[in-house]
Amino acid sequence: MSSLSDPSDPADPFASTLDVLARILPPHLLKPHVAIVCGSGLSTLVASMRDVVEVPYSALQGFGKSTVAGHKSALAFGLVGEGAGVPVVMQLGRFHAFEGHPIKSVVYPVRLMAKLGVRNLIIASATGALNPNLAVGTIVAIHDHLAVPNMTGWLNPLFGPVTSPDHPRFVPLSDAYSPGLRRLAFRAAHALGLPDDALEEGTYAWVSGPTYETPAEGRFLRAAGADVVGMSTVPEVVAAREEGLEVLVLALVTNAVVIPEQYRSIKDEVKAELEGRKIEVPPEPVVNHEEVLTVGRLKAQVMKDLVARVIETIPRD
Ligand SMILES: O=P(O)(O)O[C@@H]1C[C@H](O)[C@@H](CO)O1
Ligand SMILES: Nc1nc2[nH]cnc2c(=O)[nH]1
Repeated sequence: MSSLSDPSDPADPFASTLDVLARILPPHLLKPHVAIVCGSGLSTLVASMRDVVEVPYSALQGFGKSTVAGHKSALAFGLVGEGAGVPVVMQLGRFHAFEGHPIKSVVYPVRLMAKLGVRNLIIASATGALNPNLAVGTIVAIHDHLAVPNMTGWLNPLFGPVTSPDHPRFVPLSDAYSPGLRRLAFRAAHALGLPDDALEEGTYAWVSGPTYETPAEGRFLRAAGADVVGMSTVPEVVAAREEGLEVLVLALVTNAVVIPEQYRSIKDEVKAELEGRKIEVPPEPVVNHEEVLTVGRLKAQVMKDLVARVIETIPRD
């Protein structure tokens, strides 16, 4: 690890964290092959690992505290699969810009994972469906994203000086979502005998949150080509691509974004009331974070199985 970073160099933001990990972790867990970022309600993915060592964020410089319900604040190192197993690191609890974390801190864990030697990153996120064909509980293998200026303030984590002489100034994103890893995901779904509609493909729209979408925003994002919407993922993908990692995003649909075909007309309702008529108004569904966490819990097993299978089938060189 000393070849990657120098703990005595105050200008190296990874040095002390790498040093702490080198002291805590047994050698067989120190160089993970795959990293997983666990989104809302998805920290239970840790159960797919054995020999687990959890390191709380409080022990690691560069890490804040996850403040969102359903997110823990620890890195978990362990092995996935039979035999010697595949060494994996899981981020149990991510950082979102809406929590007040600077965008550079949001992507710090992904950069640290790259410094640890990780080459493949799997991101599991909770999302709302914009595409009416995506039922709650569907997992979407993301193939593209939209980061909409003014909805996020476009908090690009790559703003500022290039983070390493080895990194490009201009990072292409047309190939951000690894076709090879997506292929493994669909093969894994088949091998596990999941129904055909359990895993679909789609485009992720990133919004800053913490507000959920207004109907007009939902309509706008859908018209722009997005299938699901969430408050995370894209900054991590952008930083991971700058670091040269292969990325797979599995977005769990935890709720439908309500995009009514027409607005309820209060004007018509009042007119009807005044005329002694009654208009039936169906209750308007409102999304909440509890619902998001519940679906995460319900789908924990299938997410775990899918992620474990993908990890086991990623080629190792
Ligand atoms: O961290 P992810 O993107 O999985 O969780 C989403 C974003 C918000 O934290 C939360 C909203 O319900 O879910
Ligand atoms: N922006 C956004 N993020 C989510 N995360 C889970 N569900 C949703 C949603 O409906 N909208």
